[in-house]
Amino acid sequence: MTDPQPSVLLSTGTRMPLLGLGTFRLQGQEDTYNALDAALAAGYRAFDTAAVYRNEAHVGHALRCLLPKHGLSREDVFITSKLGPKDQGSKARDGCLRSLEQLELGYIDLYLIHWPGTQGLPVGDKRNPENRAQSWAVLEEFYAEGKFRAIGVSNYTVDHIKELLRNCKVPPAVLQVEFHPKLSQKELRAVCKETGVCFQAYSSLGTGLLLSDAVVQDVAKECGRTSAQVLLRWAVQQDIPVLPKSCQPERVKENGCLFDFELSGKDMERISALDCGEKICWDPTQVS
Ligand SMILES: NC(=O)C1=CN([C@@H]2O[C@H](COP(=O)(O)OP(=O)(O)OC[C@H]3O[C@@H](n4cnc5c(N)ncnc54)[C@H](OP(=O)(O)O)[C@@H]3O)[C@@H](O)[C@H]2O)C=CC1
Ligand SMILES: O=C1CO[C@H](CO)[C@@H](O)[C@@H]1O
Repeated sequence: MTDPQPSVLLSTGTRMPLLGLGTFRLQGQEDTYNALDAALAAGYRAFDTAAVYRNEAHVGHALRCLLPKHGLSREDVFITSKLGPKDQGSKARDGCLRSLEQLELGYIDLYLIHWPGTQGLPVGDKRNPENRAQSWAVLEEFYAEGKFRAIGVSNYTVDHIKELLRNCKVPPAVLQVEFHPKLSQKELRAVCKETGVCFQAYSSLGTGLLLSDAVVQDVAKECGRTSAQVLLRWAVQQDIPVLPKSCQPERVKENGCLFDFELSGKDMERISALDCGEKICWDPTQVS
């Protein structure tokens, strides 16, 4: 695999790029193709989709067309997808097979349990832990068969991670959660560090809402960058992989220019001081 961009080493021994394109709300073959085309041209080598985004087929199709155009092969890109809550438990095998079929890329680099709940079950229902364990056992099988090159979880709390680590054969390689200056996730990051799980950020731009934050804008002005670049740089400078989403090719390009500048220690601290524990995207622990 050519490695044109910085990456992190996963517990599986494979590497995951620090920069990936988020695809939630990227809809339609044409928009998906154009966003991925701009991303590959800008050096992105990772793409994050999910069964619930209903765009796995579009992402897979776009990549099959675009990889030759950019002189790349399958091994040059890192594809993440996720098991939806309706397939949690007894339907996990079907869900995993469906993602592989929709993407049609041979294998998936990283497959995550999207969130801890099961569709149709109340959050506190006793069947939830059983379903999570059943899903994980299926992910382990696909991992053993090489269909998934790494497996992990998303939106898990510290307790969910501990529950999984107590019972798994293969430990999770990645935890993907909301992370940005207003939500530092200190406890989760400490658990990930202790247990060798790679902590990955989503909604690094605060779904767009942090772009107008006064401190972020001030730092951006000082270093001649955009707010989006400052927010993303703040994360990757801590070795935390990011997944900015944009359906606008110019913004995709802008968000990809992260590795040719550095934030000073003082600016990193000013941005980190924005932490107030605020979830901007959603609260996945309250959703079945
Ligand atoms: N595991 C999970 O549960 C979750 C995973 N994710 C993943 O993380 C990805 C990113 O998170 P997401 O919540 O989408 O939010 P982001 O924080 O990436 O923000 C995306 C929003 O910011 C806008 N935007 C992007 N770049 C710029 C820019 N340079 N200037 C101005 N506006 C910009 C986009 O609009 P526009 O498209 O119009 O440019 C969009 O509205 C998702 O797409 C998904 O892949 C996200 C949420 C939950
Ligand atoms: O991954 C996701 C993106 O964010 C959404 C919330 O806004 C989630 O519903 C979804 O699972």
